[in-house]
Amino acid sequence: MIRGKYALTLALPKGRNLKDGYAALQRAALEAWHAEGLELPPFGAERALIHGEEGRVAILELRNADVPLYVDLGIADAGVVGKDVLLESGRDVYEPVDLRTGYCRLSLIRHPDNTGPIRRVATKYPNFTARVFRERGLVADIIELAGNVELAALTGLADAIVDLVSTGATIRANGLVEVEVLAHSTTRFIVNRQALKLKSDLLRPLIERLRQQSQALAEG
Ligand SMILES: Nc1ncnc2c1ncn2[C@@H]1O[C@H](COP(=O)(O)OP(=O)(O)OP(=O)(O)O)[C@@H](O)[C@H]1O
Ligand SMILES: O=P(O)(O)OC[C@H]1O[C@H](OP(=O)(O)OP(=O)(O)O)[C@H](O)[C@@H]1O
Repeated sequence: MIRGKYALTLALPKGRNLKDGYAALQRAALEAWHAEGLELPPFGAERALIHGEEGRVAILELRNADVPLYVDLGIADAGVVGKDVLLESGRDVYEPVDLRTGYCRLSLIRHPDNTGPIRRVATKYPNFTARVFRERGLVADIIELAGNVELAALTGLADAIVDLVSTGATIRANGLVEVEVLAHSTTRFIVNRQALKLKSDLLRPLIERLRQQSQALAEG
């Protein structure tokens, strides 16, 4: 059990948001925690899922979808995750910094032959999709898939899908049409609301540095 073992516990997703997320945190931590003599723990390809030494900063390596939960329940004090995942999770966490990396969008996508009403929609984002449809007064069956969601539109499993688009290469390659952008997503730094108060000496300066870095990115 790790409760109370570390000065600060951070939740990081493995996969495509890891590299930029780790780099942003590492740079910010270097300045923010200089006086405390703390830094981000190094981590490589080893199989351990908790990185860091007792009394110092720890990183928990999580699947993307689990990051908001770990932060909301306070197992991690803060974390890095895509806005798309946050929207799906519905978790109430403090979201102080847009890191401006990992851009993608959640879009409604259809096969060009499908022009009628949407009766069935497939997605990896069922909560988000249900919310959007409800807000618009639309009624549709929502089917949750684990991946390769475009196949549902190609095979007729569903007459629309809600999925991530980044470059648009995948939908183009499959002859699909991005009908509407429903939400934009970038990587966010999220914080447990109680930890923000209890560990403000470490979290406030970190947030401040992350904001400065993000601003610098925005200015090009
Ligand atoms: N083109 C893209 N396709 C998928 N995700 C993208 C894309 N561009 C940015 N992202 C971001 O990366 C995240 C997905 O990362 P990744 O593909 O590593 O995880 P995953 O395989 O979906 O989930 P898990 O963590 O369970 O392995 C998304 O939640 C989103 O925030
Ligand atoms: O617009 P693009 O730049 O082509 O990116 C979008 C595609 O990338 C992601 O899939 P990924 O390869 O991560 O596989 P997944 O379906 O398992 O998430 C996403 O689900 C889209 O299929």
